[in-house]
Amino acid sequence: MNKKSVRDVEVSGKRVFVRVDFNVPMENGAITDDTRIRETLPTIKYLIENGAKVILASHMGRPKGQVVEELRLTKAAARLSELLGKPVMKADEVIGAAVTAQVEALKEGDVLLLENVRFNEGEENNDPALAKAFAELADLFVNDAFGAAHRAHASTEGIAHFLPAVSGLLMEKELDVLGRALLKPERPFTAIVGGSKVKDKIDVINKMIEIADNILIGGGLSYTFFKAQGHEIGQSLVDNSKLDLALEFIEKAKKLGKNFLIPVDIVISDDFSASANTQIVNVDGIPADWEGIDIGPKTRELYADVIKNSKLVVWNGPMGVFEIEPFSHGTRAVAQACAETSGYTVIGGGDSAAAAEKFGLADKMDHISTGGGASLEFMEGKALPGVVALNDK
Ligand SMILES: Nc1ncnc2c1ncn2[C@@H]1O[C@H](COP(=O)(O)OP(=O)(O)O)[C@@H](O)[C@H]1O
Ligand SMILES: O=C(OP(=O)(O)O)[C@H](O)COP(=O)(O)O
Repeated sequence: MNKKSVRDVEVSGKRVFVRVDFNVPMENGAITDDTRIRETLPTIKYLIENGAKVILASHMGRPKGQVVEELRLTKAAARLSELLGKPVMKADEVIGAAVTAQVEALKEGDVLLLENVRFNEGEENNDPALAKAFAELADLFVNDAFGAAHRAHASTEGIAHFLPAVSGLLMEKELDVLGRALLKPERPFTAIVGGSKVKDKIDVINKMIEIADNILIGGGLSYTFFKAQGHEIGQSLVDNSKLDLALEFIEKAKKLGKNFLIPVDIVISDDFSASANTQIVNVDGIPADWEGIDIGPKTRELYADVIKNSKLVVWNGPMGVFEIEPFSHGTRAVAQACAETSGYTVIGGGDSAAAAEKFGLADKMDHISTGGGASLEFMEGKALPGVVALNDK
């Protein structure tokens, strides 16, 4: 990476403002997955061990400039404290006199977490006044929030204009792994794109047709391709504004000699529930009042074969509604093939990572990215503002 990292600068005795992404899933006030907190431990421990005064900042959810009690970072501070085995102080405000006093009281090796930065409307507006106020708390800015690197906000981008700015160790690892995978991919390189957000995935499919050898389409995206080819798709998910584009992609892949696969059979259901009636049909067999919910057994086998014969696999988006057991087999088969392949496997996207975790296969993957939107934008080849703003080596 051509950006400086925290290892390239002196941190001892310095006040270091570290942007992390502690936007963790919560249910009934409890953290349900602390991966994003655990992944920042190398940077935080490095700073503690090297005598820095650590000021952490993160967003949670989308409070839109208002204080939302359920989105306070109190639970995240407590979890971090457990993981570090030392106290983590917590500010109840984003910025202001009380925060400044808490920062002034920090000793070397102390850790303070600021309140949810999105409680201040200057955060998402990238208000230079807020960025400057953050910068005045510190001597150095470290960005370890890969998950928010595609956002140009006051604590991810703005602050870098007022302080020396370097990447944290998680940021460095994400950019290194994703960059190596995509810039000089080992071949055969297989990209698997599924999930439900057709609009969000269109650019990544386009890019993958250019750089991958095999492109496997699954999940809710499939039906836009089926409809474009003239099939009845019943009640299945579709983006009617992308039908022409879907045909263009199939054509483009053919022209470039790429193996572009859409499902050959699917699981359909008459309801969006575990007790629904299901059938396995070919792509031309969806009745008008049923919907496609998972890839079928022939597709599972076909996709698993391609994955097992790949040197690099990049997977974004589940193959079906894996949250409901009867519709989880396609996603499970893909996760299992990723676990078994000797190729290097990279998973981006919150739901695919959650699926791998659910099937107990997460530790068999080579890299699970902490960024969903960020890893997609990176894969599309877009510049990430939170990275661009960092100092060059
Ligand atoms: N055939 C389908 N119909 C409707 N929803 C689907 C289908 N296949 C997958 N999904 C849903 O897609 C969601 C994940 O999509 P997405 O957010 O695009 O993935 P990711 O978070 O991995 O990027 C899951 O909640 C899953 O239930
Ligand atoms: O969870 C996040 O995004 P992701 O679900 O795309 O990984 C990041 O914390 C960014 O959050 P945002 O999409 O509200 O800016």
